[in-house]
Amino acid sequence: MKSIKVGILGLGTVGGGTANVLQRNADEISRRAGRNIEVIMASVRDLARPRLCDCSSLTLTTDPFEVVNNPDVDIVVELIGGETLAKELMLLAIDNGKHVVTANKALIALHGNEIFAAAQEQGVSVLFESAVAGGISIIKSIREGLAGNRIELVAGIINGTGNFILTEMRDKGRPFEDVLAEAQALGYAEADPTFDVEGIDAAHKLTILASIAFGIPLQFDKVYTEGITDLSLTDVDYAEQLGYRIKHLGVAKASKDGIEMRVHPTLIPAKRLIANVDGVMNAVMVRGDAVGNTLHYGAGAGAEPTASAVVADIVDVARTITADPHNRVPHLAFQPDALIDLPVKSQDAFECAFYLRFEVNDVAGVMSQLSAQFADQNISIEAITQKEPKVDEDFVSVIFITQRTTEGRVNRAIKQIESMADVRKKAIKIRVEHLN
Ligand SMILES: NC(=O)c1ccc[n+]([C@@H]2O[C@H](COP(=O)([O-])OP(=O)(O)OC[C@H]3O[C@@H](n4cnc5c(N)ncnc54)[C@H](O)[C@@H]3O)[C@@H](O)[C@H]2O)c1
Ligand SMILES: N[C@@H](CCO)C(=O)O
Ligand code: NA
Repeated sequence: MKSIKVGILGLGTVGGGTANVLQRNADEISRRAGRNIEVIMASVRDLARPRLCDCSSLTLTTDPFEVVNNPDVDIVVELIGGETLAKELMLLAIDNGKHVVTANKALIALHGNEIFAAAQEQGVSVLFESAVAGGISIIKSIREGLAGNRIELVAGIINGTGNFILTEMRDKGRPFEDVLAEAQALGYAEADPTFDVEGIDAAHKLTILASIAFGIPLQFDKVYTEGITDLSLTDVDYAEQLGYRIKHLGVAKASKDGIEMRVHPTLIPAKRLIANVDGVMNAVMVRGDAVGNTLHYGAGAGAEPTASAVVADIVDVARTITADPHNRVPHLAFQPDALIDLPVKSQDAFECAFYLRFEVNDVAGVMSQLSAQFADQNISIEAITQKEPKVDEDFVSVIFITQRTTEGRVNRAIKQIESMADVRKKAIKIRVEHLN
C-alpha cells in the first residue's frame, strides 16, 4: 500500500499530540484512510528540547522551509501558530501542490479568504477542524452534516482557557491569574494568553463559524469582541441567585436585516445544557430551520483532543487525495463563487436581553427613577432585584433583567441613568441569551 507522507511544522502541544496519536492508532487510521499515514519530517525551533512524542523515525530540522519544499511530503501540518511565518509557509506549501492541515484559527480568520483562493487555484485542500472548538467536529457538522439547513444561530463556548478560568473562579473562588497560569501549564492557552482572556481567540473562531454557517466571506474585523477580564465575582454570584450562569459566548445570528457576530460574557439560564459546560470543555449550539437546535460538546483545547481533529483532517485528505479537486467539500462550506455579502449589523442593532447592575445611593425613589428611563426607551423589564450593601460597601446594587430589546436602546437608558446624582460608578451590562 502506498503511504501518505506528512511533514509537521511545530512539535509543541498540538504537534506532539498529533505525532503521538498518529503513532499509537496507526493501524486503525490506515484502515480508515485506505493508506498508511507516515510522518517523515518535522520542523522544530530547538533540536535539543525534550518532546511529548517519539521522534526516532522522523527527520527533525530547524528550517521549516525544508518541510514545505520536501518533494516527498504530501500533507503539511502547520502547528507553529502566529500569522506571519505560518502564512508564508502555508502559501508556499499550497504553491508546491501540497495539502495543508492547520489548527491556526488566527491565520484562517484573518487570511483565510486569500489562502482558500490559492488552494482552490492549485486544487489542494486546506483543512482546519482543530482550529475551532478543539476536538469537537463542529466544522464538519456544519459544513456537511447540516448542509440541508438554513442556519439561523450558532452560539458557543469556544475558548477552553476562558471557560476553565470562569469555572475555577466560580466553583473554588481561585484568583484569575492563578487559574490562567494553570491553563498555560496544561497547554490550553495561546502563546499570548491575552488572546484567550480578551476574547480575540473566540472572535477568530466565531469568524470561521459564521462564514461556514451563512456562506459569507471571513470578516474578523466585524466581530464585536469583549473578553472576561472585566467580569467580577459579584456579578457571577448575582447571576446565579437569579437562576443564570455567566459564560463567555460567541454568537453568530442571521436575521432578514443582517448578521450579528459577537463574543462577550453572557447570562444563560442555569437549566440549559450549555450553561453547565465547565472547565476546558466547549459546546456549540447550532440552530437550523429543519433540524432545530443541535448541541456539540467536547474538549476545546489540550494536546490529544486537538490532535484528534488534526488527525481526522489528515485522514480526510488521504481519502480525497484521489478525488476530483473540484468535487471536494468547499473550504467555507458554500461554493467559492456562491459566497454572498450579507450586511453585518452594528452593535446598536444587536438584539438580546440584558442583565444590568447599577450601584446607587440608598435613598427613596431611586428604583422608580431608574425604571422610568427604561420605560422611556420602550424596554420591558423581566426582573428587578435590589441587593443590600456588602461589608465595606456604602451603596446598594439594583439589578434589572430586561426582555429582548436592541443594544442601542439599552445604551441610551444606561447613559441617562449614569448621569443621575444617586447613581455610582459605571453600570455593569452583560448580555442574556435564553437559547430556547
Ligand atoms: N493548545 C491547544 O489546545 C490548541 C488547540 C487548538 C488550536 N491550537 C493552535 O495550534 C497551534 C499550536 O499551538 P500549541 O498550543 O501547540 O503551541 P506550542 O507553543 O505548544 O507549540 C508551537 C511549537 O511551534 C514551535 N515553533 C515556533 N516557531 C517555529 C518555527 N519557526 N519552526 C519550527 N517550530 C516552530 C515552537 O517552538 C513550539 O514548540 C496554534 O495555532 C494554536 O492556536 C492550539
Ligand atoms: N487557547 C485555545 C486553544 C483551543 O483553540 C483555547 O483555550 O480554547
Ligand atoms: Na473542531
